[in-house]
Amino acid sequence: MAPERIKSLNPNTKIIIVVRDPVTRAISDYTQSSSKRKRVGLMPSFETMAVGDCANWLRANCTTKTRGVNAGWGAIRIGVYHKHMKRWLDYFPIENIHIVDGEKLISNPADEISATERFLGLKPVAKAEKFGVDPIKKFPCLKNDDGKLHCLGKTKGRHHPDVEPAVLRALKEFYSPENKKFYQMVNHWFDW
Ligand SMILES: Nc1ncnc2c1ncn2[C@@H]1O[C@H](COP(=O)(O)OS(=O)(=O)O)[C@@H](OP(=O)(O)O)[C@H]1O
Repeated sequence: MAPERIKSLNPNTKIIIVVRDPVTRAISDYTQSSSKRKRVGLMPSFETMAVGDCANWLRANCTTKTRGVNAGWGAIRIGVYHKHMKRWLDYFPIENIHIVDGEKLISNPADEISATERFLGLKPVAKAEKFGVDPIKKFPCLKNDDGKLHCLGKTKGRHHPDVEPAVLRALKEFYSPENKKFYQMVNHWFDW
């Protein structure tokens, strides 16, 4: 198991975890898998995967629903953060773990990176003026000394499919108790 093995390498390891609203995370995950899947065949809609019949090749993971959701589908399962977090907290104290808010990493990268620098005890170099915004994707970019933008690759900040509001609501309800467990575990409240 990764936490146990990392602890045996160095018990003082500092761990950085990036989280975002698990509903958005699931849609991002789906966007990534369906972009790969296009090469081998059509991917069912996000709605079918999340709350419907799932996909033939994944049906084993979607045989039972939890609160109406295919909680066994990887894109959903990974967003149940407290289950993953517990495995790390079994081996590392919370002081060794830094949580990065993935949404703020997009909207305010300088602040999120500054907080990470403090956690790592690094010389502070991240400043708001060193970041710009990709004019098309509205995703953060680094500003070179000559003012040119160095933006993230084409798989970052991709367009996500529109998802039926009823499915978004079902997912929000599904994650609500799971998110609360995570907030309590890390003593940090997010607005998801
Ligand atoms: N540096 C930085 N800042 C803000 N957000 C970032 C960053 N790197 C990755 N991401 C977003 O994380 C989502 C998953 O990206 P990954 O690189 O892990 O995976 S992948 O490329 O989709 O396989 C994916 O989210 P979406 O673009 O919203 O789908 C990435 O854009």
